[in-house]
Amino acid sequence: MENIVTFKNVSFTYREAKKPAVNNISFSIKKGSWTSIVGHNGSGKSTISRLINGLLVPDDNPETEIVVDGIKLSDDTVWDIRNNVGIVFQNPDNQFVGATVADDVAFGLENRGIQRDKMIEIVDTVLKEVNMSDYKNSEPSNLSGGQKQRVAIAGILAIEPKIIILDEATSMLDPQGKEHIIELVKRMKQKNDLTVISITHDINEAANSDQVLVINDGNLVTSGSPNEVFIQTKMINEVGLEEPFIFKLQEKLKAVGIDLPPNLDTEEKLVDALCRLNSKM
Ligand SMILES: Nc1ncnc2c1ncn2[C@@H]1O[C@H](COP(=O)(O)OP(=O)(O)OP(=O)(O)O)[C@@H](O)[C@H]1O
Repeated sequence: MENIVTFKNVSFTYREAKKPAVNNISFSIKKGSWTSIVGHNGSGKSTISRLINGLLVPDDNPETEIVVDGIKLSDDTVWDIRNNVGIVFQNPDNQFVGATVADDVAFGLENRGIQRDKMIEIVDTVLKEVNMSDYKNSEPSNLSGGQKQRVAIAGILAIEPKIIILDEATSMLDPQGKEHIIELVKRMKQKNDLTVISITHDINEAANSDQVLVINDGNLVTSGSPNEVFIQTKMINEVGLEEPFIFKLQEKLKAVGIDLPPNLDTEEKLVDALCRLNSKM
């Protein structure tokens, strides 16, 4: 599978900061995959997301390269890159501009000069996709947190980006609201061939993605599949994170002599392996 995001030797230092918030990191993200960026508060995750969509420009260095969907970041291409990357932020209240849900979803389309008839068609389609058609004429401020995030996602789907970044987008939601958003994004990922990047403190959510990038103090500590990353329990704890529940449970079972097969990286696989073990006893 081809890469849709490539970072080579990327650093970023905020003005007047004593050290870089992102320190010489390199990684790549495959087209159509789900990547989680995890790390403690202030480790540089949001800065990376803003570098991916060109909101921030990396420190000057001839070795640095950012390529998004085949476009190399430069002054001339930054808008092309921004058009390909949609971000859903943590606080849904800060991202509404329209008086009604429909106006809000239409905003990005208006900016792109889409004709009115086409715009109405797209707004109807994306609101249906996120299951918010019934709220088309509601005021966004009257919606629940989860509904607000679904409208924010509809606004992004409307402009058909190649990449969607969820920057702590589920952190203010209750477990059910969180699950609904994750299920929605998974569905959208498959249907629209989207690449998903989620910045999250929820390590159990990260365990479901295809790739995990662990960031600590602006450095990329490790990357790989959840299995490859979360098996490194010492490192995960050293950077102030906890391994996901399914990995912690496997570690504890191993410690008491219960041997399970490798690569049990989902709840379903773990439950299945435990049932098999139980039937052998
Ligand atoms: N606008 C800014 N100006 C100066 N420093 C900033 C700015 N935004 C972030 N920083 C600093 O850059 C570092 C990385 O911040 P960043 O927001 O990328 O971390 P994060 O991992 O997303 O944190 P969190 O999980 O708390 O959202 C932190 O030390 C932060 O204080």
